[in-house]
Amino acid sequence: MDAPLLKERERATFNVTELIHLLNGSEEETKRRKELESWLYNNPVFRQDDRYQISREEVYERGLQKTRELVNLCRRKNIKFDSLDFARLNISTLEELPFFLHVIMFIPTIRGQGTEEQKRKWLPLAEDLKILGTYAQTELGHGTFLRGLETKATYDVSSREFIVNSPTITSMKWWPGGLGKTCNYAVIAAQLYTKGKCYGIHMFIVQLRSLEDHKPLPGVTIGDIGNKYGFHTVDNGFLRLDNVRIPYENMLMRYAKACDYIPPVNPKINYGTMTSIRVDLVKDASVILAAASTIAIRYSAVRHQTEIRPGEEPPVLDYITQQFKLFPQIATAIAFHFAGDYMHRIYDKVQSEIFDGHLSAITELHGISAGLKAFTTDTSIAGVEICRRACGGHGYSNASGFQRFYENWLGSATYEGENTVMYLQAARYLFKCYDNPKEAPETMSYLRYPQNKMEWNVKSADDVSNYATLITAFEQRALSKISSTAKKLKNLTHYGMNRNDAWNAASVDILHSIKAHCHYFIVKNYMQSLNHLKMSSPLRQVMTAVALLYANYGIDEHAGDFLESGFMNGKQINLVRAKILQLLKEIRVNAVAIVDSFDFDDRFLRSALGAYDGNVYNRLFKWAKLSPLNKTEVHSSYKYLRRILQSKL
Ligand SMILES: CCCCC/C=C\C/C=C\C/C=C\C=C\C(=O)SCCNC(=O)CCNC(=O)[C@H](O)C(C)(C)COP(=O)(O)OP(=O)(O)OC[C@H]1O[C@@H](n2cnc3c(N)ncnc32)[C@H](O)[C@@H]1OP(=O)(O)O
Ligand SMILES: Cc1cc2nc3c(=O)[nH]c(=O)nc-3n(C[C@H](O)[C@H](O)[C@H](O)COP(=O)(O)OP(=O)(O)OC[C@H]3O[C@@H](n4cnc5c(N)ncnc54)[C@H](O)[C@@H]3O)c2cc1C
Repeated sequence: MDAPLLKERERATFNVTELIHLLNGSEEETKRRKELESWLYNNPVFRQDDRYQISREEVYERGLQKTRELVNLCRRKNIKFDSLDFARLNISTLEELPFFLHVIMFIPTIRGQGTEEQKRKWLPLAEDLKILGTYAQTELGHGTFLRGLETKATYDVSSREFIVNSPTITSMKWWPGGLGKTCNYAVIAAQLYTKGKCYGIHMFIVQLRSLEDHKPLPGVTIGDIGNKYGFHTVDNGFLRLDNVRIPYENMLMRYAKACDYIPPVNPKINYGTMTSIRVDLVKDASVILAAASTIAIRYSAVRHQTEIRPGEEPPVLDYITQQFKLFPQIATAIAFHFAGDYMHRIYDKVQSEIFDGHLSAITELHGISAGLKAFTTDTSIAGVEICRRACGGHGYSNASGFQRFYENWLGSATYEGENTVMYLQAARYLFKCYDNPKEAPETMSYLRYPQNKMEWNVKSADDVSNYATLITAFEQRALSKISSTAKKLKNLTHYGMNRNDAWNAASVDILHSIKAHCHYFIVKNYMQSLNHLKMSSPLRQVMTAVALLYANYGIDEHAGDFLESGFMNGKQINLVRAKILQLLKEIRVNAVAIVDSFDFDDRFLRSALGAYDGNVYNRLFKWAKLSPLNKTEVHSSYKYLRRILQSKL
């Protein structure tokens, strides 16, 4: 164990194990998680040490080998794909496996939108992996605008079949995970046509490849879309269908019927699978940022560089600027942990209502999940980059561990709903509630009360240590943004602009409003979650400091908003900044212990910089020696080098 990390751990003022159990939910949950991880990490198939020395094809093949191992493990341990245990195993691999979409979207779409009869037929096949499916919605020409999708499913009454067709090149399905080479089925989003009329997007189960030899079926043109930023293990694919016929029974008809068309009670119920993933992504944002913070904090405690006082080369974690970069990332990871818990609670509640036939809450769920998905993924992507940059040159090495998860996570600003679009969808719901405050859900209850101008009676740094005053500050900031934007929208329509054009004209202000609302929700949920949790006073002291840092840092980061709202003045902003410096100092002694409480196994982080023992330099050198270029002392390409050296300029 590197001496600096040992010393850091000895200085901690709270019990790390207590925080590990608190973040896991309980001691039993911690034990179960570690047991599941051990099953994976002790299996050499899940190795990744040579991850950046193998080709895309080898990466994909490894992905299938891991999938086989994971599936065999689940079968041996009787772990179901829709269980929390599987979700834990899946995130522990920290990379998307080729059959990933089968589990997170293909099966859930059938489960959520299939009739009882269709579920009886398809779910056993899918859960036993007799068939492997993906969720094929996005097309070359459209990903966001679902009503603009071009794939057609035309009902042929005479044969009781649907004819599924890609009429144009832009209608080719493009991006679905596992589509290129892995899956032999897909749930296809297509415009339903029956008796010459279009009834909008519905979901259809289509077989793509033979179950005997995996060859594409007649009318199916299919393949991998090529290399991407990340998701290298996943064969995101393209698919063109040339009048492929499927049985009538292959349209998922829990909520709509094709023959003598019966529409769903709420057409957006077809969008339900996307909502479920957006909900998961809020918690994933916490995991990713916690992992990045762990690497950066441990490395910053070990890395000694330059001098504060002559002759003393301190750990870079002693630099206030380094603390100002990294401690807010720890705080944000914990804030998003509690936001993820909230999202899952709301989702489970709405799901049970939907299964009882009450669809009214799906609009609220969409409004909340779309906003938090956008806010937490945007923030965590930026936070990972702050952590990486805080590690200097070695942060730029693949040995740092950052790239492996960052390259997948970058996509979270786009997949499952491009973030700007998601913000605007959430804003659509927010402004509806602003106009009808009585219909506002609990998360927007502050819209119900008259907007009275408030002054922040903060006179000293201690006043910015109060959860209630901080929550009020974020509430007033959001209200100020929302009410001024609502006024702008009203003026635009008052002077003759139609609602849609007015919405577009005001969309930058709308974006600021929904972001301010999401930020307010995260702060309020974070502080209320801590208030409801039982913990020892030493731990509460640490958790309070971290939560106060999250809120005060947020005020400093968006000081203009708080000043513009009239709720705060320049002097109070300076009090907030003084509070931040005081909190950085208070958190410094526990920084390593807090990231230890995220409890990441070294084999999850796979980082020479973030390993638990802090033995950074030996790991970096060991990793470098793995480089293929070092297989020989003189590389075989020397012949070219020699000519360069011998050539005359
Ligand atoms: C730790 C490591 C983790 C690594 C990563 C982990 C996981 C990775 C996960 C995913 C990656 C892998 C796969 C990715 C898969 C995909 O990306 S699948 C495709 C995703 N695509 C989208 O999200 C498309 C986005 N577009 C839309 O959802 C719709 O087009 C949009 C909502 C933007 C507009 O729909 P439209 O039909 O045009 O509606 P309108 O704008 O006319 O009206 C909106 C009304 O509809 C309500 N509504 C919209 N969506 C929903 C919904 N999902 N649920 C309920 N209600 C919805 C909305 O509230 C409006 O209602 P009102 O009319 O206002 O009452
Ligand atoms: C790694 C990865 C995996 C994926 N896996 C799948 C999958 O398994 N299945 C699947 O079906 N899809 C998948 N997708 C596709 C993904 O869902 C879409 O890319 C995503 O929905 C965004 O749609 P788009 O690409 O059409 O972006 P666009 O909507 O074309 O975005 C381009 C720009 O237009 C802006 N824009 C678009 N509409 C509006 C609007 N109304 N108002 C303001 N601005 C707007 C956006 O903000 C953005 O800046 C995946 C994508 C990635 C990156």
